[in-house]
Amino acid sequence: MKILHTKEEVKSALLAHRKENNSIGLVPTMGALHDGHISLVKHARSHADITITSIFVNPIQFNNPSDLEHYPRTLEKDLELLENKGVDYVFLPEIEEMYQEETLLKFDFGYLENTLEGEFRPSHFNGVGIVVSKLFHIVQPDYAYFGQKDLQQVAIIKRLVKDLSFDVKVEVVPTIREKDGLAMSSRNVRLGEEERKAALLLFNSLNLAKDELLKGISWLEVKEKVLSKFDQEPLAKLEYFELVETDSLKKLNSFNPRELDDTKKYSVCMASFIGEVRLIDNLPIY
Ligand SMILES: Nc1ncnc2c1ncn2[C@@H]1O[C@H](COP(=O)(O)OP(=O)(O)OP(=O)(O)O)[C@@H](O)[C@H]1O
Ligand SMILES: CC(C)(CO)[C@@H](O)C(=O)[O-]
Ligand code: BAL
Repeated sequence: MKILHTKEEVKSALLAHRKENNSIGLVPTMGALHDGHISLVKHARSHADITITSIFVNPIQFNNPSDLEHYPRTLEKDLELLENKGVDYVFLPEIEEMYQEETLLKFDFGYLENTLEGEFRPSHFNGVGIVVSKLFHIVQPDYAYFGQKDLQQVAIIKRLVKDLSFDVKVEVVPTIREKDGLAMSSRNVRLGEEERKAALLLFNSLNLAKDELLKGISWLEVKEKVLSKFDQEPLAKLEYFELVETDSLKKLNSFNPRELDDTKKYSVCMASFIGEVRLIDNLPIY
């Protein structure tokens, strides 16, 4: 496994592979790797000839300076893990490599970004859009792998690829969970013992919603039940709990399991603080 620090190094390392018509799979990450990231790496390794993982904590996608300051960083362990999993290259740029000066670019993803996460993390998806575009330009991957856990990010990146005609196929990988159902996330290491228990409320709420919606119980009734469970958990502060059409992210007020449209998928998605740690999760309903 080779570590690359600059875009010139990436270009020259990948040139030989391109000449041999090897396909290139990119796994963008912010490090502090866990089995969710490794699942993306495994998908990349099974589809693409060459796998490159980027590790870059992108400052411009953090709307909260304390979140950026406390974002877990475990570089040595990450590199060992990636080496063991057969990754070919790691792109590890410094901030100055990605942002020679403050970028003047502003992405506006319209209705895709003004909802859900966008309501609580202003300018977050602008930062994601800019850094992912830069990574696509630098690496020019044939495939790029993203987790379903970041459902809105997936919708935005698919649209970015269309709108800017990137020649890359976006592959979406299912959410990997801990044994008890908590979605794996780099930020989970920041949870204390009691918070870790309280964090299960996210997955339990999504499961409850899925079960009850499929039984025909109304969305409003389901949502009320979940909101009241959150009210009873002092460690949790729910930001949103919404039923959406998965690709368009359109919020729905009702769901009828007897009148489903086969061309559409539906998900329940949510964000909640547990103590100081903000977690997101979602579950496909149908
Ligand atoms: N549990 C998971 N299962 C599958 N993919 C995941 C999981 N967690 C993160 N990913 C994906 O890994 C990629 C890198 O994510 P990132 O480095 O932000 O990790 P993270 O665990 O989501 O961190 P955090 O949520 O704390 O920001 C993203 O495409 C993300 O969707
Ligand atoms: C895609 C990404 C690596 C861009 O910084 C980040 O948003 C993430 O880890 O999901
Ligand atoms: N996985 C999304 C990256 C972020 O929370 O900033």
